Amino acid sequence: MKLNFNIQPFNSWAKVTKEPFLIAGPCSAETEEQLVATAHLLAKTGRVSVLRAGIWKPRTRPGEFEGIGSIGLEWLKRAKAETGLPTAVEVATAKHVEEALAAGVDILWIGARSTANPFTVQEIADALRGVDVPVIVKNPVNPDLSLWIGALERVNNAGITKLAAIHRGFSSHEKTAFRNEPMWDLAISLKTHAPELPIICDPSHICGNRELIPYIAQKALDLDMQGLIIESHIDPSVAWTDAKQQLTPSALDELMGRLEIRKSGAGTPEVKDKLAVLRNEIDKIDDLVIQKIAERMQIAEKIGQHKKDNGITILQVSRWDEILNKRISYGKALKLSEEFTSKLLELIHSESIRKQTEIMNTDGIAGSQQEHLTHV
Ligand SMILES: O=C(O)C(=O)C[C@]1(C(=O)O)C=C[C@@H](O)C=C1
Repeated sequence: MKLNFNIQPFNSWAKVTKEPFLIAGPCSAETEEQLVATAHLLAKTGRVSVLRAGIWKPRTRPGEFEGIGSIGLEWLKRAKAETGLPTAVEVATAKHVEEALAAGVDILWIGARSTANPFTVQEIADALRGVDVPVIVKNPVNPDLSLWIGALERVNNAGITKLAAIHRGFSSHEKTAFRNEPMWDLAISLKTHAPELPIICDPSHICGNRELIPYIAQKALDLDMQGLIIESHIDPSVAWTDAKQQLTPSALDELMGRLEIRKSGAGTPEVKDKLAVLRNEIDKIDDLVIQKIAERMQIAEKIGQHKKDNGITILQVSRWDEILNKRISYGKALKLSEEFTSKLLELIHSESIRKQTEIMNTDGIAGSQQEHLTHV
């Protein structure tokens, strides 16, 4: 499914100071001194295209620091005037949009908690009608691609054509090294559905701690994302919010200097020829893989008919277990990870069961429901 966003090319509105496009600044604007001093140090690196700062902070529990509020917009104005850096803030209500625009903020972003709520997104989109400002939409907290796309569509339908997405990872009940699971597949899926929509990665919120940021930032660039948004504070040890994940401007400078920038279509004719030869090999192998899977399905259908004729159940747990174990160890011997082999086989097994269910239930009690089931 291709999505048709009506958008302007990223390069036409994102004034990129230096590749990769970088939005940086403190998680929260705390004091005028903190914000302005951080902005100066960031500007000095020559790597930052946009200065960010949280003005209104959505907090999980009441009583925590909920952002400095409107006064922070004045500090941002001063930081912009002194450094020349355009500014970006998060907006979560129509009032935030009004105030940010009145203060001359250059880019607005919609946070993950807001994206998860279509009413909130619609309220923000309505407030943006008739305004020419770039808007970046973070993924929702929950791993729901449709919700992310829906929020982008609401903003785009309101007439915002300078549009981008931010990949900031997804909440998960499992405890892992990350604050928010990257679940790259969702960002890749968004890119596949809407190749022209720029995606900016937010390593700070994915990682939750600064040690992992280089790894995530590099991976985002290697996945052809258009830029990064990274939190930077003049002294993270005393930051009022997200102290563990902020970098000093000089640490950010050093990180950006270490990142490898690769291009999706770069290279000399020889480089491109070699890529074409290897891709040709992949094409041939993919065709064979599909052919073999189709052959396997035909055999599964024969087994299905045999089971039907002899009153045997479709699911055969011990046989399935045997297949899984044997193939996983075979896969391991061929350097395929257990996770990959089991995911692939589970997909094949569920299709095989679906085909056998079709054969089994052409008549009988479930027969009348068959058509409905295959269409859900
Ligand atoms: O061996 C069978 O009984 C099959 O129907 C084949 C198959 C498979 O696709 O591998 C399908 C369903 C069973 O649960 C086990 C295995």
